[in-house]
Amino acid sequence: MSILVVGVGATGGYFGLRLVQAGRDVTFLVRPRRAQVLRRRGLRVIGLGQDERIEPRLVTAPELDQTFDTVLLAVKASALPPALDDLAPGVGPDTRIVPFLNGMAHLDELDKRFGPAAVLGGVVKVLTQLDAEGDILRLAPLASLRIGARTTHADPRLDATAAQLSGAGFEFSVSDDITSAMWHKWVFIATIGALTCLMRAPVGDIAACPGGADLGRAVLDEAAAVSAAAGHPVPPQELAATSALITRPGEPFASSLYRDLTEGASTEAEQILGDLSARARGLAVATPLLDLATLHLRVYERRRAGAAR
Ligand SMILES: NC(=O)C1=CN([C@@H]2O[C@H](COP(=O)(O)OP(=O)(O)OC[C@H]3O[C@@H](n4cnc5c(N)ncnc54)[C@H](OP(=O)(O)O)[C@@H]3O)[C@@H](O)[C@H]2O)C=CC1
Ligand SMILES: CC(C)(CO)C(=O)C(=O)O
Repeated sequence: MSILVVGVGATGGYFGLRLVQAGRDVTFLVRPRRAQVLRRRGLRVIGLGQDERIEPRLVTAPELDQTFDTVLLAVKASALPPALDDLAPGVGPDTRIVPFLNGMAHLDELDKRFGPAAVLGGVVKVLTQLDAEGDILRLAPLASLRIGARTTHADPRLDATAAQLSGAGFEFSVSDDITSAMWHKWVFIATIGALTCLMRAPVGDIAACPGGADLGRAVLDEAAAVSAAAGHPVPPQELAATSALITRPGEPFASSLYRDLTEGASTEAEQILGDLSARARGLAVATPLLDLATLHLRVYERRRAGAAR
């Protein structure tokens, strides 16, 4: 059983390394510049007192000449269209694709390209980022992957995919309602993303200021209302856990959206915030704070594009 990891960045590199360490048959699809770094340094995961290194089996798009049982798709949203072209030769009739991307918009693109039966749902929770050397820096112990079939009928390949991904040194589970699980993660990431990007601080600094906790709860209420209106109400205990996190003074948690923003990088604002705001309008749910956060990041992206010209 073979696995292709597409995108050896913060998430693909982390889960890919764990799968290799667990003895799985893993190949990494990379672009030439990333290949150079990985050949020179190996695939390294550092942080939390650990330094792990493997020699990954690399392939670039022109060399991809076999199909795989499972494809882990771990690129940012902006890189998705060319990545789909690059990975297409690796997808056969029995391949299952597990996307790591946040939000839901990528599913339409994947379905159009490979058909819904090939595309599983995926929810990734991990706190990692690429450092200046190209190594993967772990920021917290959290590391989980949840997958599931998005169709109502049973997927005969799901068990095989699950067997490949389980028992590999990270939390793994199969959901019987992965679409809801993806929505619930979306509520979480949009709340944290909107809050931290608007306030330009991790959640604990916001919560420590008068009015900060109220703002956090108000953003969460908006995001949860959209999910509920879309038919995926967030379970009360999950809402309570998110609410506790975002109102805890000193809590260092922030999202990849915030990290990208503060580093001056391109963000996934449209997929994480813009799309949620747009769906809210379609569902007649008022989301003034999410709309403001979307606008804030659009202005940032516009100025970033201007600076790049
Ligand atoms: N980081 C995190 O903590 C979390 C991130 N996520 C989500 O996971 C997704 C991936 O994020 P993350 O791993 O952080 O992103 P990174 O930017 O760290 O990694 C993405 C990698 O994809 C590579 N890539 C882009 N296009 C291609 C291509 N055509 N072929 C091969 N490789 C390609 C890039 O390589 P290069 O450009 O160098 O060629 C880069 O190394 C995002 O949607 C994010 O929201 C989800 C949970 C947590
Ligand atoms: C919130 C978090 C860390 C959960 O994995 C995430 O998905 C992100 O930062 O993109």
